[in-house]
Amino acid sequence: MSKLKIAVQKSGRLNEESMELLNNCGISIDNGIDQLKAEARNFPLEVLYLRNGDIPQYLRDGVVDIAIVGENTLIEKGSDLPIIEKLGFSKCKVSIAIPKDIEYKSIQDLRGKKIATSYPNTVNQYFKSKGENADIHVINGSVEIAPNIGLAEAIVDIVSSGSTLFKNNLKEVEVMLKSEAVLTSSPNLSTDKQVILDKLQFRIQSVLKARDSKYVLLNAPNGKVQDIIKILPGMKSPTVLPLAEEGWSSIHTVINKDKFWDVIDELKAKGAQGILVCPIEKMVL
Ligand SMILES: Nc1ncnc2c1ncn2[C@@H]1O[C@H](COP(=O)(O)OP(=O)(O)OP(=O)(O)O)[C@@H](O)[C@H]1O
Ligand SMILES: O=P(O)(O)OC[C@H]1O[C@H](OP(=O)(O)OP(=O)(O)O)[C@H](O)[C@@H]1O
Ligand SMILES: [Mg+2]
Repeated sequence: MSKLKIAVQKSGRLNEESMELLNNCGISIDNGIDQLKAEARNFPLEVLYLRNGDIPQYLRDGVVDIAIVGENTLIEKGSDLPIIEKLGFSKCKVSIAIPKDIEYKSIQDLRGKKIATSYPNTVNQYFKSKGENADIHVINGSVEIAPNIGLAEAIVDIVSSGSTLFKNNLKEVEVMLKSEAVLTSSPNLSTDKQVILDKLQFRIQSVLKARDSKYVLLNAPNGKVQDIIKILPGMKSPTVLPLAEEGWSSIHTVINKDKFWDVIDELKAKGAQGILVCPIEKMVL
């Protein structure tokens, strides 16, 4: 039986959460230290540990079938490759930054200015879309140092917390794109491999849905149950069970984790008590 080959970043920002996602999908991988290739024990999957920046070319060449990469890397080097699933981790921006004390009104202020970046294609495309040309100086790391050593007047790089910009006396002036880790694939997958990918994607979706949801249990007087259900619609319909104490019910439901704090005061006002919020491991709709 054929195996699906997945590329995962060898080390860096994406590695840990990519491996954790596969683990949460119930896939066990024996990974010895410094091993570049590993087989899953209980799923037809082979993991290749590669440099993030090299992955788009490996996908095109058919050396690997699918991969977890930063969306920003796909935009820069693999715009021909599909995004199969957004994975919700390694969220960041790719932004233009300039020295803190330089005034900035619009992208036209960068005319004739040198821009240091590791993302030349993305920068060119962005400037073109604004009717401008960019004078790009490509460097592969420590981009934020460039203005301080006289190498460039602006930079384009990844921004997350903003602390690297701050430490280098830079300010973000334009967000070119927002990125997160994504699952992508080679353009030509055999039918056998597509079947395995469908199974893996189903598991990933179950993990991601569960990650975004919470299981909520609460108690309420029977007279308040209908009001509370209106606030907590749940997956299909909430479960309502009688409590041992007469006149009271227990309501069980699933809600989006970001919505919970918005409705908690409303629930309490409607008479909800003993509210429990629990994590969900997997969710199949
Ligand atoms: N500070 C950050 N916060 C959140 N996500 C980030 C951050 N820095 C990078 N990323 C995301 O993680 C990806 C990998 O970044 P990382 O710095 O680990 O590797 P790299 O140097 O781009 O790649 P390579 O594996 O080729 O050396 C980036 O493409 C981006 O999507
Ligand atoms: O806004 P922040 O939270 O400071 O994050 C942004 C920094 O993170 C990344 O670098 P990383 O730490 O991955 O080091 P690298 O340059 O060696 O890839 C990126 O290249 C930025 O420099
Ligand atoms: Mg980095």
